Amino acid sequence: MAESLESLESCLERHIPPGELAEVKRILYGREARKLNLPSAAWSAAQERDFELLGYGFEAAPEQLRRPRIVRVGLVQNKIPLPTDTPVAVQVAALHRRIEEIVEVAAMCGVNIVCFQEAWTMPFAFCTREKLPWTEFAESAEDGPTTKFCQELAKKHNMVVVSPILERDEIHGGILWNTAVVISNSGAVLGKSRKNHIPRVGDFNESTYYREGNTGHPVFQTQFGAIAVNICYGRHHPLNWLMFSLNGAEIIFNPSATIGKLSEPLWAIEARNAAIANHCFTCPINRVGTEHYKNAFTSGDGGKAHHDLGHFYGSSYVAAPDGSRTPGLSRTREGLLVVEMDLNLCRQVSDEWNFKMTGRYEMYAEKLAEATQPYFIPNIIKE
Ligand SMILES: NC(=O)NCCC(=O)O
Repeated sequence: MAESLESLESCLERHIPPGELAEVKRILYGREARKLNLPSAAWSAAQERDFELLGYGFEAAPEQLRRPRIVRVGLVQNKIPLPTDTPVAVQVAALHRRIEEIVEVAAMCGVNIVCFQEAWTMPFAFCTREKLPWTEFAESAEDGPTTKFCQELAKKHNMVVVSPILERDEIHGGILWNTAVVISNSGAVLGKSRKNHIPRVGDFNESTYYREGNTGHPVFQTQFGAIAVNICYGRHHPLNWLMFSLNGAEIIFNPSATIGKLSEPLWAIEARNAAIANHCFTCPINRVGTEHYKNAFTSGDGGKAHHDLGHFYGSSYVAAPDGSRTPGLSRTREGLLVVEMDLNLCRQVSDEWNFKMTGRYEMYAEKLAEATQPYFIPNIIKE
């Protein structure tokens, strides 16, 4: 079933009686996102280039004092185009070419901010625990070849580019980080955000390569809105989302790499819950396909050594602050999801539900400060 089910949505459309489908979707997905009218040239280019293209829009109510703040985001999910034992430079070049042709279509669709998947310039090879050749994919966040490539894309298409890469930090002994580089639509590198939470689950052996990030929870003020990047495993940490939100993020991207048997039932919940809890838009992105490695590796669970990590199930989507969400991209195909959003919706939902006002942050802060001390005593009341 892992790779044969195209998407949950296509399955629902096939099997739910037409009379009940709209109500089922409302209960599952909230207010229906409007389908975007994308240019026909974009549809045909996506078809020719063999990737799925979906477009949706979220509206906000008209206000008297603020104009609508409309922004279009593009979420890109892709496979690795070449086998993992192809020379490193050839793999990177092929990924650059593939992303370039998808971003061209994003530009045709009027996308203002595009975000790629986690560690997009490489196979997600951390499962192997091998150093070479995988560490050779690491690049400088400030002026590595991928950042330069993204700067060109940003300038050419007047688009903010969020580029999650494996970073080599030359000024600190050449160590590695899992980093999202944020490039302004002017082409300037606005800054970077490092992955705060490193998984210790299944074959996600990332702590062999890099440590928990040290950049905190930066928010990048772009021409199109205030954005932040919560990389993959940070998705499971509600406080990580909260910190980006406290810093003012209106859109939080969540570039990821995760597999069906581990996290698929969590996928639709976590980022969507974060959008609700923090009155912002969230954009989880996952790669697609199964990546094979020459040398077998074990999972440390007594099971047989194997050559792949499992099926990356794609399913990238956008969740809105009112709890509604778009359908997901395919579980098996590459794709571009274009979503138009009015950022005024963040404050409108905040004014209605008041989570920022009703949250007892000083109480949590006090208790958290206590709970992280070595001699903390939990407050348990017993008979
Ligand atoms: N890339 C990454 O952190 N994956 C961990 C698995 C998950 O968070 O679903």
